[in-house]
Amino acid sequence: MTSTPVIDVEHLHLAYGGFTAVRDLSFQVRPGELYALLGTNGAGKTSTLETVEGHRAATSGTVRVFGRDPRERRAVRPRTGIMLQESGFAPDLTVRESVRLIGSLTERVDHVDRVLGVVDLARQAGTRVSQLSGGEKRRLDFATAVYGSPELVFLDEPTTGLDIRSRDGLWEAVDRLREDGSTVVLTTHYLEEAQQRADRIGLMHRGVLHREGTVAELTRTLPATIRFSLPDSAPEPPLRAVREGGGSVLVETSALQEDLRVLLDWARDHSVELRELQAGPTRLDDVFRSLGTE
Ligand SMILES: Nc1ncnc2c1ncn2[C@@H]1O[C@H](COP(=O)(O)OP(=O)(O)OP(=O)(O)O)[C@@H](O)[C@H]1O
Repeated sequence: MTSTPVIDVEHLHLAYGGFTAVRDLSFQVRPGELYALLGTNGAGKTSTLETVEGHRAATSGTVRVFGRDPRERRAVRPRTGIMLQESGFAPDLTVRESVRLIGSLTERVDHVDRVLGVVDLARQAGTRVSQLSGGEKRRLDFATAVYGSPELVFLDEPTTGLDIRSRDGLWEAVDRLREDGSTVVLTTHYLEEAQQRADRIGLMHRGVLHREGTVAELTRTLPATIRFSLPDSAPEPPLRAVREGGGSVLVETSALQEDLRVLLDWARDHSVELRELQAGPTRLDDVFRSLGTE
């Protein structure tokens, strides 16, 4: 049985004057999923999310969130938390006042101290927003998005500018939200985060959804890779090896294990050291680089 999607976008078109930013975009996000909408710069992710969040009207097509038009604010907004790319906090308010104010607008119930604890900002509760560091402001953005554990959370490039500890803390908080059943929509340019976290990924390029699926589904469309570097004096390697410059060599293969064995046998027979040897399935980066080239 398929459950009713939390987000249902059908044939969405978005135009700015004569420029079409999003073209015939359809995707669904299911309850409890972490869906990552990724894409090249200017692909139309933010425009799409703004429409799904109810901030922008579709030029044509339909968008439903919890089965409703997202511009029906009173029906949809209390059930969603939104972390935008840029925050709009009043600089003179303290951290505690900001969370309390935005929390009260959501109509959800929570404790400000709990939320500040989640994002490790308890110590800055009395600090004015204007005095926060960039990373602290980002965590405050996240705090207001997760206030009252909403059923649906939008995270627009949530970890940009965060150090590794803050990133880990943010993802732990996302994991806890998901354990409680929240659905999460993520955009990020950190592909490894999407690769690790997303249940499904949509890849956009120039306004069009080019591919969609789990990481395994997306990466199995491209060959696996073997990378290593060789000294200039080494003989020509076997397989269809491409020298990429600086001594580094790339082999693309659909028979990873077999070709790796051939390569290792060749290296042993010729007493060649394969420096920085790496072998593995295609990474999301490679799928991303292939966007628009097919
Ligand atoms: N208000 C606007 N008026 C005209 N064009 C716009 C407007 N907003 C966005 N665009 C254009 O629409 C396209 C999609 O922009 P959008 O911000 O949705 O992309 P994005 O995928 O979020 O990009 P990035 O990853 O760079 O943030 C871009 O070419 C952008 O220049």
